[in-house]
Amino acid sequence: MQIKRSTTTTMPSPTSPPVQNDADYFDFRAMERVPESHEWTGPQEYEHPVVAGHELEQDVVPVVDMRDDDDDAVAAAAARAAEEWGAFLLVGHGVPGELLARVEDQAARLFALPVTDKARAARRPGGGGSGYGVPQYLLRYPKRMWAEGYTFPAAAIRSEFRRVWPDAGDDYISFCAAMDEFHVELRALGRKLLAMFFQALGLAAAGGDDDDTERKILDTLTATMHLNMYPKCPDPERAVGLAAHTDSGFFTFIMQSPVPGLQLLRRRPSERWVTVPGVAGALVVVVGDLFHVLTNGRFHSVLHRAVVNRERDRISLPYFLGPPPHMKVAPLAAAVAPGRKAEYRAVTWPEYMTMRETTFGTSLSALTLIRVAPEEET
Ligand SMILES: C=C1C[C@]23C[C@@]1(O)CC[C@H]2[C@@]12CCC[C@@](C)(C(=O)O1)[C@H]2[C@@H]3C(=O)O
Ligand SMILES: O=C(O)CCC(=O)C(=O)O
Ligand SMILES: [Fe+2]
Repeated sequence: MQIKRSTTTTMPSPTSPPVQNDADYFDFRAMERVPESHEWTGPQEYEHPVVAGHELEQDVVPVVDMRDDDDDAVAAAAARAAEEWGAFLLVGHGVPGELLARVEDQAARLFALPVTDKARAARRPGGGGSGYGVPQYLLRYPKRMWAEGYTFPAAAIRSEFRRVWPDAGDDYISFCAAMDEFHVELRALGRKLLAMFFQALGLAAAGGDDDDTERKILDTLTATMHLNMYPKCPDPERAVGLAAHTDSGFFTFIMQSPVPGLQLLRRRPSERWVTVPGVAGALVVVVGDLFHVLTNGRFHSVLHRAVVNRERDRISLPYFLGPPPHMKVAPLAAAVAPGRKAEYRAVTWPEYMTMRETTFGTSLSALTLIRVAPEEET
């Protein structure tokens, strides 16, 4: 694969799905300045001020500690944070710190491979969205982000990474072992957190049809893993690591290296970006759009983005949890407050993703596309 310098990309039309090209295999380390292709001119939310996330009480990202013996209190704290922030830091979750460090180290090794090795595993049209390179949805933006990415289904780690390491040698074995262990731990944690959310929503006690739905959601939860590498940037003010977005699934665990970069958009009392501190051993939980739908907006998905810095590379590992592709997601009856209506139409995850693509790079929330208009409410 020939490594070329990126040229300016143009916005693809909604009818022709964007595809990666050689220009997307970009050698960030060779760059002494941010080229035009990566010069970020984001929408208006990029003008909001950035705050540190610890100076004023209103900017302190909530921390939920799972070590508390009182399960109801933990569930209530997680639900409060999901309602008020749409995100929180999770500590005391039981995933060993040693494993988190090993996973980060393995991700760093993967990204340090020559571009030609990584490009063997490039995302392919029709490849189900997995592979190395820019996630398909982000190709909708007119500019590229200052990041390398790799997406893979948690259920297919070994087959996916044979593409990078066809000889299945030691590097492959240690990489897959770390990712497998991470998946096993996070899947269990995901189920636990989901059960806690349901408990806080009063679902387990509801005794109605939702009990069945709740069980189905727990039993069929799917996991997609993604690795982000944000190389240090010669001019961080002129580039973005990951454009502002909401996650589309139920919720995401993000393991981030201690280098801060993740920011959450807070709207009240005034619009600002709050930087999530890099807390060793903590996982960030981010509520996604489909959980927003499931809870009829009680838990809200949060706009977030990743910024880059001049001094250090940053790695993050989001673990996306959501429904299986065929499952229709609609507000749970028990989550619709008395006297209120279901505010969203039922939708599958792939249907929602397709609709959402049209909103990337605009200030429109894709949730508005599935919102039931007042005159349609029954
Ligand atoms: C499960 C998924 C979530 C994701 C789309 C995907 O199918 C795999 C890539 C994920 C990612 C990572 C970068 C940001 C994001 C918005 C994107 O374009 O691709 C998320 C997607 C998401 O949460 O919708
Ligand atoms: O890098 C981060 O901390 C955020 C990553 C993220 O939001 C994503 O991949 O969806
Ligand atoms: Fe995200």
